[in-house]
Formats: sequence, structure tokens, C-alpha cells
Amino acid sequence: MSESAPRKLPPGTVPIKEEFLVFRTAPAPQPNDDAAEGVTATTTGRDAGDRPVDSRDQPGNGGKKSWKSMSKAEKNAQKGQNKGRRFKKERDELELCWKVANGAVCDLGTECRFSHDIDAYLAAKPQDLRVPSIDEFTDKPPFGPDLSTLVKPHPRYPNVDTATVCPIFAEAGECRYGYKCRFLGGHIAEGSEGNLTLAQDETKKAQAALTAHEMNFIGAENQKRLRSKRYPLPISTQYLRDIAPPEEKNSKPIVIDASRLDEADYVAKALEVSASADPAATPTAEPTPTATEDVKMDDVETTVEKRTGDANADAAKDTPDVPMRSSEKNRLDWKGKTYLAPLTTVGNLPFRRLCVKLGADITCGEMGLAPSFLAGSREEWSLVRRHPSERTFGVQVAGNKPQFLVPTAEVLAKEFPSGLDFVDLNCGCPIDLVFKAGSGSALLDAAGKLGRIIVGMQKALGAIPLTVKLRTGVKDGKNNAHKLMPRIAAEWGASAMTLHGRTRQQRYTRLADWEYIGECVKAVREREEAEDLAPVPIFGGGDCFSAQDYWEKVEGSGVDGIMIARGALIKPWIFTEVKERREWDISARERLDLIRDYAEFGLNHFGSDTTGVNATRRYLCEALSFQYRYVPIGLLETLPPKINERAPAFRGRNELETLMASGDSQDWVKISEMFLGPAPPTWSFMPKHKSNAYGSEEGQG
Ligand SMILES: Cc1cc2nc3c(=O)[nH]c(=O)nc-3n(C[C@H](O)[C@H](O)[C@H](O)COP(=O)(O)O)c2cc1C
Repeated sequence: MSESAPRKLPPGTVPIKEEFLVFRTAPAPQPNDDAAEGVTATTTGRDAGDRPVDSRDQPGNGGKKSWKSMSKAEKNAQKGQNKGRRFKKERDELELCWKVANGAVCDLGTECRFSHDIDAYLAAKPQDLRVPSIDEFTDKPPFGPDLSTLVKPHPRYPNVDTATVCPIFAEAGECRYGYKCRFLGGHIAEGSEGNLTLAQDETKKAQAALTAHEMNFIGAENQKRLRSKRYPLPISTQYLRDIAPPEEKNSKPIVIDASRLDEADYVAKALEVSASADPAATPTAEPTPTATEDVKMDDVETTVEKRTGDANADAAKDTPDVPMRSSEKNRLDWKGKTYLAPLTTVGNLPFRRLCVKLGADITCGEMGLAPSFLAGSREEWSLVRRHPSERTFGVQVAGNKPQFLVPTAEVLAKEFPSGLDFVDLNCGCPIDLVFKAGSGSALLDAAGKLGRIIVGMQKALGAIPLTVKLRTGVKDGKNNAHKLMPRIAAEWGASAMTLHGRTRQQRYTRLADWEYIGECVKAVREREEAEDLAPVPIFGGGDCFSAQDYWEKVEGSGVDGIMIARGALIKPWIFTEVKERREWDISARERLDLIRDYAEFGLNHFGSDTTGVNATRRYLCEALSFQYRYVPIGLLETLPPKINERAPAFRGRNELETLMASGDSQDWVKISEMFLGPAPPTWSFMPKHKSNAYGSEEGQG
């Protein structure tokens, strides 16, 4: 409770009503979004000496050393990312063979290194879980039901809860995790000998082909062909020959060399590509997700014909240096649509699915690295996965030269002619290792190369449109997007552009430059008009945090829409607000219901076995590491809320709301346990940015 209020809040503080403020008014530490995106202090050329006043300077921080009393080395160790964090894969103690787990016979027989004894496995297996319905929750501790007690244990298999519902079975009519599923009681039947068998729901299975199966699987054979450089790349080979300097053109054969993976390797490590911990991307031993490649969504089907190999063949015959016009491709009709920005780690498929449910029209996968795609990396190809609910979906690729990016585009187009609505070229990534390799935002300062990349990728993609995501420039005071963007659209033929209104050097603490975004839109439109070209969609990005903000920025700058990133991470319902042009005072229970949705989507994607449950838990905690930053708008003196304001310590309108505002990573684990059952004793969550790892010294009331 507020003991010393009223006190004047410092400028830049979230205007929380006095009755919700707790004993002190110092704002919470500014969350480090640069670290969350993967940007280090060296990227920005600034030290964290400009760290805002934070609660580590306050007494009562759990016995930890105060910020002021730390040595420089200790401060350095505290700031930025938790680089050493690792997430261990949780497994069952007794490992059951995947074939047997699915009711099949294992050809390896006694040679198989996994158990074939279902009864022994079920006896040793941790007990079933269930995702409680939202009606079982209240606003007061303990908030939800005790998941350690099974509702209706099976008479002979006491670990199996016959009252549970398996989220995968509920959607797909079958569960690919079979006996290994932690929601097994949701899909068992009694065998003739009193044994357990696996149930199937044929009606659901038929429906699921259109609504539930994820799309865009490259397949093991293609990965192998990529790895061994046997994947045919006629369009790229021709294009790279055509753009090669005259002395090289005829002398040596063009080799698309994806074996030079040192760049990709270290970048991938630095980025901690989310899929590396994604059990859905794990190989052969685990179940192959149900039929996917030939699943087509209704509306996608209509475009299939337009995107057949013929378009590719035509592209190959084109004159090499003449860009393919966006008018020759599937047009992107993006006006008035909402766009969830690509987000490494946190913009995974379950999160995108949640945002789609809440109104996001366009979604884009996490950034993947072109050399890793070409090396057939399983993790990279898992980033291409799409849920059928994603109506307009693209994948994002980063790379430093046509030799990587054009072939990657060719493989994408060949493998997923109906599974991708666009491919996005990353020209904005600020991360040191990406930038220093000449990828991401480094391309902003390499116009000639950028042109060759865009023209080549457009050709290789055939009917699939290429879009480009930019920052305003590399260095502060040296914006150059206004010069590049008209060329990207009019000269090189990209089909859409998105512009994050910051330079590479600029940190999130300074606001995006929306006036400059407006100047860039104007420059593009002038050039298009002068050359009688149809306008391509331009989306702006930066700091959008409310419906009011969205529409003011759209109207003020002339963009066709806004690509939302952190706003969606903190409040995924921002898409509903934008569409309905209202600010939503969402209740804590409504928010909890969205967390429940995320848990179910996560189990569907990452898996419902022990490994999948804990991968879901990990990504749920990653999501909560942003969502706790939401200050309920019913607590505010004035609207709209702003993303760059810092929250003073506050309490919610009830205990659940207070819990959801906790910055303590242990509380995020606690929330995950409400839906996923107790975290294993060996499991821990370390957030990406250290300000969170420090725990909730703010004392949320
Ligand atoms: C955690 C995080 C991950 C991001 N990952 C990517 C990415 O993979 N690709 C990309 O182009 N931008 C990425 N970005 C940048 C965002 O897409 C967006 O351009 C930027 O955050 C500005 O928008 P905002 O102010 O709405 O957050 C990331 C940003 C954050 C905070």
C-alpha cells in the first residue's frame, strides 16, 4: 500500500493513479530491449553508464549488492544479455521407443536402445497433466486448481488421468506423441485384453488437414541434398553467372558454396536461434508431424496456379539485370492490415498464432540466416513453419551476398510455392556479429550489392513477392533510407517495404523518428508517380503501443500500416485495439486466458511429451518476460499508455493482476505451472535480459 503518497512522479513515469502506487515511487528499471533483440553495448557504441536509476539502488533488494556499490566488472556482468543461458532438454526417466509409443512395431526389436515395455514406461512416467479451463481460476491465491491431484485416475494406470484433454488430440483427432503424451488420458481406449490402446477421432482428423496441421516442412531428403550441394539451383546459377565480373564469367564455373558456414555458425550462436531449442525441429528419433506439405488452406489454394514452377521458369529466362516488377508477382494488398513484426525467439509459431487470434493479419517468421538455410540446417528450416491460421505469412532471411541470398530464395520458392505469401530481406538487424559479417543493417551502406541481391531474389522467388525491412540508416545523423527506399521499390522491384524508424546505432531508449518515416514514404511515392508505377505497401515501425498511437502515426506519416513488435510482446491484444479503434482495459483473468491459449498453442507446436511440455514452459516464460511490463490501463490517470515510460512500483486491482505485473522470473515459472503443472526440479528459466534475471526487487505490493 502507498504509505508516503502523494508524491510527484518524475517525468517519463507511467501515470499510475495514486491508490495503486506502492511504498516507493522510483520507477522500475528500464527493460533492456536492445539486449532482448540481441544488441550489445558495443553495437551502439555506448556503454551502459547511461543506465537509468533503478531499483538496484534501493534498499531491500533481497540482500543483493546495490548498483552503486558494484565494481565496473560486476556492472558489466549484470548488464545486457544472459549470454551463458542454456536450456536443457527434459526427458522421461525411462525412454520409450517412438514407434512403440505410437502403437507400431519397431523393426529394430531387441537392438533398439529405447524401451519397448509400455507397462513399465507408464509405471515410471510422470503423471498426466491437464490444462485447466479459465473458469477454474480466481483472482486470489492459489488462483487455480492443484494440478498435482488427478481428477479421474485410471484404475490400473494411476498416473493416467482419464478426465484430461490432450490439446493435440483435441485439434487433430490424433496425438503424434502416443503413449509419451503427458495428456495421455485424453486419447486412450481399452484394448480387448484390458490393455491401453491409442484412440483416434476420424472426423476430427479429416477436418484437421485444413485447420490444424502446420505447413512448410522441407523434408529430410531435401535437407540432405542441400547439405551435399546436390540441390538443383538453375535460376541462381544463371543469375550469379550473369552478375559475375567479366573476367570470372567464362573462366570458372559458378559454385554456390554453402559450406562457408563460419559466418552462419557464429551468428547463429550469437543469436541463439530459437529453433535450436525447438523439439519440434528435432530429428528422426521423434515423431514426424502429421502430413503437412500437401496441406493447403482454402484461400491459398486459389493462388497455387499463379505460383507454379512456370513462374520460376519464366524468371530464369529473363534478362538478368532487369528487375522483375512487383506487378508481375502476386500483389501484396496490405492496406489497412495489421502486421506482427518478426521477432527472434519470441516471435515463434505459438506466439504468432495467438496474435492472429487477436487480430494480426500479417505475420513473419523469425530471422533465418541464408547460409544456414543452404546448409540444410534443421533449426533454420523450422523457422519457415506456418500455422494454417496465419493468413498472410512470410519468412525473413538475412545474408551478406547474392551468393547466399539468391539460392535461398530459390529453394524457398521451389519448396513452398503455396506456403509463403512473401519473403522478407532483413536490412535492419543491428547485432554486431550480423552487421560485421555485412548482413542485416550493413546492407544499408552497400547500395550496389543490395540492388543485386533484391533483383536476384525477386527472380528466384518467381511469383512470391520479396519485401525488404530497413532501419533509417546505420549511424545517427546519417539517415539514408529516403535515398534507398525509392530505388528498392522503383529500380529493383521489391514488392513492399517496412521501415523501423531508428538507426542501427540508436537504442530503444530514444524514440523512433516518425517524421523521417513520413519523409521516406513521400520520397517513394514521388518516384512511383514520376515513373507511373503502382504504389507498393510501406509499413512503418517503432514504439506503437495503443490504438490511438497507431492511427495517429498512420495518418501523420502516410504509411499503409504499422509493423508492431514490442507493443505486441507486451500486450498481444494490441491488434484487437487497433482494429476496433479502442483502448482495451483487459482484466487479469482475460489476460490469463490468453496465457492459457499460448500454453495450448505451445503444446501443439513443441509437443505434449515431457520435452515438449518444458519447451512450451520455456517459451511461455520468454513471453511473460515481456507481458509483465503491461500496466493495466484502468490504473492510469491518463491515456494512451506509452511504451517508453517507466512504471513505478504498483499493485493491481486484485492479486492476480499484481502477480502478472511481477518482474521476478520465478513468478513467470509459477504462472507457467498453473497450466503446465509443476516444473521439474532440474528445470530453471533464465531470462534473456539481465534486468529481469535480477528478480523482483521492485516489491510489487
Ligand atoms: C526481442 C526482439 C527480437 C527481434 N527480432 C527481430 C528479427 O528477428 N528480425 C527483424 O527484422 N527485427 C527484429 N526485431 C526488431 C522488431 O521487428 C522491430 O523492428 C523493432 O522492435 C521496432 O518496433 P517496436 O518499437 O514496435 O518494438 C526484434 C525486436 C525485439 C525486441
